[in-house]
Amino acid sequence: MRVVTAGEMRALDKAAIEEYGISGLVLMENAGHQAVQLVRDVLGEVRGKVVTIFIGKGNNGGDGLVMARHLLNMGAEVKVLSMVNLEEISGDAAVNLDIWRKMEQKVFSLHHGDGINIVKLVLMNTDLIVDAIYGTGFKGAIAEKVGRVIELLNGSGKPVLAVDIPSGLEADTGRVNGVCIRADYTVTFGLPKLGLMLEPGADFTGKLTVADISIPAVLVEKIAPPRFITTAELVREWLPSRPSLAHKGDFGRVLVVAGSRGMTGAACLTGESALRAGAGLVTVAVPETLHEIMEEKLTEVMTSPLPDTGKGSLSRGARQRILSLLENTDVLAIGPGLSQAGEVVTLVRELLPHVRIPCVLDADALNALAGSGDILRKVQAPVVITPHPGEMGRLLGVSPKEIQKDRIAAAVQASEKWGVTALLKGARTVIAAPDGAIFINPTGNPGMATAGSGDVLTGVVAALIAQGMETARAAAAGAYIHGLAGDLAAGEKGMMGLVAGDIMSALPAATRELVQKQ
Ligand SMILES: NC(=O)C1=CN([C@@H]2O[C@H](COP(=O)(O)OP(=O)(O)OC[C@H]3O[C@@H](n4cnc5c(N)ncnc54)[C@H](O)[C@@H]3O)[C@@H](O)[C@H]2O)[C@@H](O)CC1
Ligand SMILES: [K+]
Repeated sequence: MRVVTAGEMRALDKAAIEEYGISGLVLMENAGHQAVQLVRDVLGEVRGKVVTIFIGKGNNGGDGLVMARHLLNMGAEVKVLSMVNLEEISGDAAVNLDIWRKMEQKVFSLHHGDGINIVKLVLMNTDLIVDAIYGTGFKGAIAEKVGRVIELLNGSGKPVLAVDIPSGLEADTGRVNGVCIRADYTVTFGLPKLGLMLEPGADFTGKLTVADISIPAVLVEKIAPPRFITTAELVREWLPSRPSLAHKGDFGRVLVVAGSRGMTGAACLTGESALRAGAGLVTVAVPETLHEIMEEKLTEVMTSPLPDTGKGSLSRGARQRILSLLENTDVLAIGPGLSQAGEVVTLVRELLPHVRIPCVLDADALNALAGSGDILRKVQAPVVITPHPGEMGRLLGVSPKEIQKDRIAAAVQASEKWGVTALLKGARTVIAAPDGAIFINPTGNPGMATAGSGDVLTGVVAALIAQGMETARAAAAGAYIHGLAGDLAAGEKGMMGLVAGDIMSALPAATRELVQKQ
């Protein structure tokens, strides 16, 4: 599903109105009507329930007034409170205000007098709060007076349903400048807005529903940019099928180059995760002084010793041996736990220009390229890089804080600069593909911020490429499956004690869940 900015949604609304003749009032009617469907889902029976709707002066308030009308018709007791003088309401919203008044209903303006006490009183006797104060037209920060009301709503203990976007949230960035509605449910219209997907916005959104307001699909295809939220449906569509006569060779061979003394676990997690994510054959190649330990630790995964400096890390001379192993390999995954020893850095830099198969670069393989990202261009096959904000910062020569300020921009910059698929880890992993497509990942939880979690992801992405998935899709699907496995594992064990091995163990359940919903 595509994700849009406020400006892109406005352009879609405008084109629907001007080019297709679907009037703004029709769009508003559809929006309000769809939002009422969600109210019914939340409250069950609407008749006899008290719904309090807070409106602003824009079209978001207009949606709230449409909801008020339908809910009243259904037998609910509806209270409408306006944050502005009613004279300030104009356009389509004013049409709906007019209808509401003709139905002999009132709107109480909080603009004058002792608004706060009235809000307190009203909230005592309400079953649901509807936030139709600000939508995509909101910018900057909430004014103090409105802020005090929002704080009351947030603290009321009553369920809050946000219309289109929680008021106070910036639709394009997900940023909150001060006060913001903390919604239990958000019903967004047409397409999800970027700010609902990015942190901290996603945290204020609650359960998100995307409602169709009849924007023509062909129009969306034509003018909305290729920025997507990865969905289960999309991943399912991409997942390779498993024919009954399949042979392990059909699912590809992965070579994992990873590990150093003290970090053999990284190599194991990557290799085993690749198998758990469906790769046919996986070989983990490690510094030879660690090889025996790996043979003991791993059962299904094959191992291969590589030239060692004698200190438990790879020597520069490992290049030839790796290249000969690659002759029998479909995907190279390199980096987890390699260490930042000088010879490792040289090895990675000298190896990459000779690689002719798709590769996934993570952790110390990326650290080895700090300040020399241009080497990525020399790989003669598609590349996926999987940095966390620190590694991305080192690659691009900026601070992690700078990366976090605009995560999408950072991923796009890396992708464009080096022609790679850039997967930027962190809450809401972002994937930028060389063809310009962007994927935002919705799965995962804070419990996954644990040692080795990234090694699991590297193995999953490599495994999906090995099974024939195009690299950018493999990155997006890999992030989705990894996050889903983390969610399933957290559901069982809680977030606090979650370790990377739990995520790995939940990979089969995650892919099973995806496939079974087919
Ligand atoms: N035809 C359309 O464009 C449709 C719009 N729809 C709804 O309309 C919304 C967008 O409507 P609008 O563009 O009228 O804007 P909003 O309803 O989001 O209202 C924003 C209003 O608040 C003002 N404002 C912005 N930042 C402020 C701040 N920091 N403090 C105080 N006031 C501030 C703006 O000037 C504007 O008047 C959508 O979110 C959606 O809910 C839907 O009805 C569907 C159709
Ligand atoms: K809102």
